[in-house]
Amino acid sequence: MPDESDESRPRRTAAVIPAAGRGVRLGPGAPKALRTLNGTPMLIHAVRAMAASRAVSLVVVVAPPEGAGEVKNLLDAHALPERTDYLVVPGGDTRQESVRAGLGALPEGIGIVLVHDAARPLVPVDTVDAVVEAVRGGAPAVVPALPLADTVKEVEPGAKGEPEPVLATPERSRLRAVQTPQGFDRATLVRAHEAVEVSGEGATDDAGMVERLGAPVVVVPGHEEAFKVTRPLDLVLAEAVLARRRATDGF
Ligand SMILES: Nc1ccn([C@@H]2O[C@H](COP(=O)(O)OP(=O)(O)OP(=O)(O)O)[C@@H](O)[C@H]2O)c(=O)n1
Ligand SMILES: C[C@](O)(CO)[C@H](O)COP(=O)(O)O
Repeated sequence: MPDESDESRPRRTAAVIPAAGRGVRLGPGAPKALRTLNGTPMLIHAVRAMAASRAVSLVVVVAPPEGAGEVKNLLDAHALPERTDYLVVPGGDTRQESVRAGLGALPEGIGIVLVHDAARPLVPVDTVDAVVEAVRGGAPAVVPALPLADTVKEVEPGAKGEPEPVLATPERSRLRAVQTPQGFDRATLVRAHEAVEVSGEGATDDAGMVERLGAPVVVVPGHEEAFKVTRPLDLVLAEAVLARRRATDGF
């Protein structure tokens, strides 16, 4: 029996996968996480990407509320690593609410939580492992991110289609485009979600909530293939990445 009070023991890691979004920017069709890439639902790719890490012992999928049964069936129907446990819970109206639902389902004994978008189905396992390692190393919040290729302008948002005045050009070398999985000390992430629930503020990622607590957040290198499938062109890129993997790795 492992000694639960032994602080030198690696803390168990769970991955929460918010998958309850509609995918409005992708266009009409099934909920985004259930759309297929190379014939397999995007969600299954994302679950496999998390379960590929030997650090991850539990995957919690946050399903569209009306689709939790379908998601359970999908998990049963696809070959997934047996050393990992899987749970499905219904999601909420926002990503933030869906992640909170996933956190609420975590059992005792989980000390590290990864939050990973179902919409980033192709993240390589090395990126997942790098995030876990940084949390195990003592960082309460870790985000994978990439430097930007484009110059970014801050604007005064205007009416759709109207020219928008530029307010500033942030220095690009200090900017990073943030991906998932983001990794957290469980207690810190739970506190961050409780704080935004009370304040009513929204946040587009989980690390942003931890920043508001004043806790440190660090960046580790992300990966180009961890891009988010958001718009139709992203589906074309995802299929191309999978075709290249099939040609070079045989899967
Ligand atoms: N109520 C919501 C909204 C989003 N998500 C999840 O959060 C991740 C990132 O969200 P995004 O890519 O923006 O997905 P959607 O909200 O589905 O996209 P859109 O804004 O185009 O509708 C996705 O895996 C999505 O399923 C979720 O679990 N619950
Ligand atoms: C969490 C995230 O993927 C980090 O880039 C992103 O913020 C999600 O934003 P979205 O508006 O829900 O796509």
